[in-house]
Amino acid sequence: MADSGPLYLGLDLSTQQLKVLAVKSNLETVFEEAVSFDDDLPSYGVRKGVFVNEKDDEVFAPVAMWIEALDLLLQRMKNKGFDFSRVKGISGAGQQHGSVYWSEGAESLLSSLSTEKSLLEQLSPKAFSWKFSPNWQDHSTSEQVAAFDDRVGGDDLLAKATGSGGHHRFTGPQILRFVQLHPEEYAATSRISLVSSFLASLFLGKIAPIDISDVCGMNLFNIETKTWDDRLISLAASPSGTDPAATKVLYEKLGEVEPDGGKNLGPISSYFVKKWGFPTDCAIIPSTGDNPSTILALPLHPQDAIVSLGTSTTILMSTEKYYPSPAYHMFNHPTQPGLYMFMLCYKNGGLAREEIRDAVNRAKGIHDHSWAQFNKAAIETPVLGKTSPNDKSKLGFYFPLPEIVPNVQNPGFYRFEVDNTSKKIEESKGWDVTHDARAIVESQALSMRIRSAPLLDPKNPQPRRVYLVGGGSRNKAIAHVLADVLGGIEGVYKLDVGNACALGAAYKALWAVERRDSGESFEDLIGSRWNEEGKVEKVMDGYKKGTWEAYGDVVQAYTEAEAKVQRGDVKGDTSLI
Ligand SMILES: Nc1ncnc2c1ncn2[C@@H]1O[C@H](COP(=O)(O)OP(=O)(O)O)[C@@H](O)[C@H]1O
Ligand SMILES: O=C(CO)[C@@H](O)[C@H](O)COP(=O)(O)O
Repeated sequence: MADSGPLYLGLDLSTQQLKVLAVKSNLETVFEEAVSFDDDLPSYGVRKGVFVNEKDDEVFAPVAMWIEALDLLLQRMKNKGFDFSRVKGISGAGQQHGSVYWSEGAESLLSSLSTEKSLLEQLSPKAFSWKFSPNWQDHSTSEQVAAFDDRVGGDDLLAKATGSGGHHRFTGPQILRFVQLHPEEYAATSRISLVSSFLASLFLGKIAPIDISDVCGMNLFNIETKTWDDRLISLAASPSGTDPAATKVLYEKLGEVEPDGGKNLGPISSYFVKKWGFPTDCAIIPSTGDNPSTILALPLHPQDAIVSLGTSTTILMSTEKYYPSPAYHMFNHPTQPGLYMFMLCYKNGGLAREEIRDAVNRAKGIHDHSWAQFNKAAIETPVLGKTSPNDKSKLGFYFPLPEIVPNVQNPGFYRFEVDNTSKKIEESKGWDVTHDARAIVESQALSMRIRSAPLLDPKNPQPRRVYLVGGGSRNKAIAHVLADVLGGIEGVYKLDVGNACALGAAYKALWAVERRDSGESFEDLIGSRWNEEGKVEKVMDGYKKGTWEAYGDVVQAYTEAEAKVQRGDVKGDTSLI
């Protein structure tokens, strides 16, 4: 008998692609499809999903491209025979922090779409007051970030209130810059969505509320009081920060935040029913950020960490402790009130590793983008590049782009050596580029280890398990070095679930529709159906006696070297060779 049970869709609108994945009630993934912005929609001319205006440190993406990607994705699903009539719930994951500016006519356009035409033809450009969305790699808001930190008395107090210190990519500073640079377009804006709530709005046929977890990526929502922070909303609304009328307008543009991550926001818009054959009772569930969605791809235990090796590199943990600091981010958990998500996000993640990969290849006379030489170098280089116990330790910092963690404005490559006994650091006179393959992963992992330490049990200062996800998770050499630095009581695992953010979104839709009552938690429902066989592969032992401790020995030196880079005391190299 043909399969006829319900299906749940999870979409991921990330930097470079729009992906979809469908799961059954038993959590089995039965369908996956994707649209790549660069390859499938070349007419927009984006590179790696974005436009870059180097002069003003701006990075942004065209909203029309995302809408066309959804048209194309649904067409591809239909071409492959996907049965839309079985879909009972849809949720999504969006790249975080990006904002979409809807025009006055947007809601009426969304609610009266004709099946004769595509979404793109009907929504773009009319539904938007601004045709671009600032991207998380944007670095243009230094002035606004300073104003946000000052507004509440410093970045530590901003972190206490909103879960993060002021950050260039966070939506509040981005909105303030938009108000300053584009006052007419801002005045013509009826509503502001995050990328996640923009995606939900398309399916819902009206503007969807902002999600309780993704809202924490704005520097506008007070996690302690669980409401918009009036001091910050009034700042984002007008440069003076003291205009009550402007503040009221911004509240209206932002709308309410939906506290329940599993809320049924309403049925899918009739456009999708008539055009693609979705059932009329298909529920639209709040979409969240791609990172909060990733922690929903499995029932995550306390002390577990997920390392996402995508375009950006992130480390994520679920925690009961609200322990904010400007050194990292805390978000509300996407499904469980009272839990939080800890996150570090590195802009120079995958892209920086690719630069080193290409430099190592060039040094070997290889002119392609294969990983073999990088991997060989990462594995064969000893811990901290020390060939003998008395050798100096090698520490590198690789920021081809301005970095978020630590906040470094000037791109560059920085190499240091640490004396074994005195622990004194000095700038290196240079080393063979093959050392950089191991050094970049060591450096990224040391940063994660140092900054996640306050979240871990002081008696067990290693994660229980480290789960790897994202494009780089297929790379065993990277897993090897991460395992050496981070340890992991049970080891390092690859989460082999296709796209983890899309999967987390699909599980969220499933939980929202099938939870017995609003009391059944996500962890209970997904945990009771979860079978890790075929989904989780152990790729490395974690803790290696002696190795983990060797990295502990350079923590102080690493912290000092990083501070030198951040303060601009040292001048980085512009190239690796
Ligand atoms: N074999 C590999 N080794 C290391 N990194 C890889 C490998 N394959 C892909 N990647 C990395 O994965 C990144 C894309 O990850 P992905 O999770 O698909 O993207 P996104 O973050 O846009 O969702 C690329 O930037 C690339 O650096
Ligand atoms: O800025 C952040 C998190 O704060 C990024 O993680 C974005 O959310 C986009 O990630 P990818 O598209 O690379 O997955």
